[in-house]
Amino acid sequence: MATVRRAFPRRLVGLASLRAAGTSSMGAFPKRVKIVEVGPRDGLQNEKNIVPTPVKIKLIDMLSEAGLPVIEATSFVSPKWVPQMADHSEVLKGIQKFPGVNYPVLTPNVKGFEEAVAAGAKEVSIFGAASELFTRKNVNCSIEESFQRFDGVMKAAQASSIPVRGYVSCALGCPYEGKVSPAKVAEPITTSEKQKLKLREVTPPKQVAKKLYSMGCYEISLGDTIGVGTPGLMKDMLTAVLREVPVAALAVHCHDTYGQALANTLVALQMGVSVVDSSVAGLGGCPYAQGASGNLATEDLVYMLTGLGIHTGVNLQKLLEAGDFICQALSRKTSSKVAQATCKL
Ligand SMILES: CC(C)(COP(=O)([O-])OP(=O)([O-])OC[C@H]1O[C@@H](n2cnc3c(N)ncnc32)[C@H](O)[C@@H]1OP(=O)([O-])[O-])[C@@H](O)C(=O)NCCC(=O)NCCSC(=O)C[C@@](C)(O)CC(=O)[O-]
Repeated sequence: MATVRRAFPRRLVGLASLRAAGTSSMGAFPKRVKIVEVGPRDGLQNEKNIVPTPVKIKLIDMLSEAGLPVIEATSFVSPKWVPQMADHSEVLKGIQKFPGVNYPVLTPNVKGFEEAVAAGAKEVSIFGAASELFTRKNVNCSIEESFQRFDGVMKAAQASSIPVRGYVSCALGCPYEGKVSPAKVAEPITTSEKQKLKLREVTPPKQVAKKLYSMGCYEISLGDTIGVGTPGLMKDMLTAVLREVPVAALAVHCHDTYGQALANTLVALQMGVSVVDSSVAGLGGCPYAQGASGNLATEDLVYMLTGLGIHTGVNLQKLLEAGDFICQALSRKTSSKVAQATCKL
């Protein structure tokens, strides 16, 4: 049965006007936040049933229509590893390119980069991790080898003037190594840790987040891949990373497994971060992080930011419609609380 959605209640959008009274003691928030919508990639990559290409294209077009400034469209990874993203070129070629909207794609290596550029990519992302074991499961190599691959991507991107974004997965916890210390996100794995883990490869010479930044990534997205972080952990991790990377170059990417994604994001905003990754309808999960649930729902993020008087440029009503569309296509209930609250049964 089709979801019936009433117009988004104006009294709720109007909460933004209470900002001055309601947030005066909450610290300084950024005036605007750039939302990086990762639903079409992170949201769909873990779906068991292959989502038809036209559905992916329509979803991205609806998200563009909703005013999202950045929409991660797909990933140029191995179709043997992630079959759901095998139609990457068709998706990238098929979407309407809205003026002013960026459509970055994931590229783990030069092969992926070249295919992405051939399909029209104007921005790419490389994805590293603070966890050695996760890196091996995710991209089949050590952290150090992953950086050698990134180096190739970076050189090719720089030669073509293509901006590169960097991810640090497992910033607050790892499905294989468990707790990740705040320092490890910013610093390399130590020799004793390596010995404990019986790892053969040499530790990357520089710190993970700093290294991506110093290689030339214009933005570093810190991922709570399995959604185990809490606001205190987020604060500690960001404090460590901020010693290495300027706040203007940081983004946060929270999964909501333990219901902490919005709270963790709020802490990041209070610490000056103004770029947030999220996924429409709260879709998401990494194929190499079993048990992790979806990302922070974009609808919930937009609702919170609106309430704080923070500009996003996103039309919540249109975003809700995009969420309805993809949930119906997947025969899935939305994970967005805002979508649930505004849905007429
Ligand atoms: C990275 C590889 C490709 C290495 O995979 P590999 O097997 O180690 O690669 P290889 O270089 O040894 O090549 C083996 C075969 O793969 C092919 N190949 C090699 N590269 C490509 C490519 N780019 N596209 C297509 N094919 C490729 C290559 O041509 C060859 O083909 P064959 O000769 O056997 O027919 C593989 O491990 C892979 O695709 N992994 C998928 C990783 C992934 O997509 N993970 C999910 C995204 S990360 C994430 O979700 C976290 C994030 C970003 O959201 C943030 C967060 O939440 O924390």
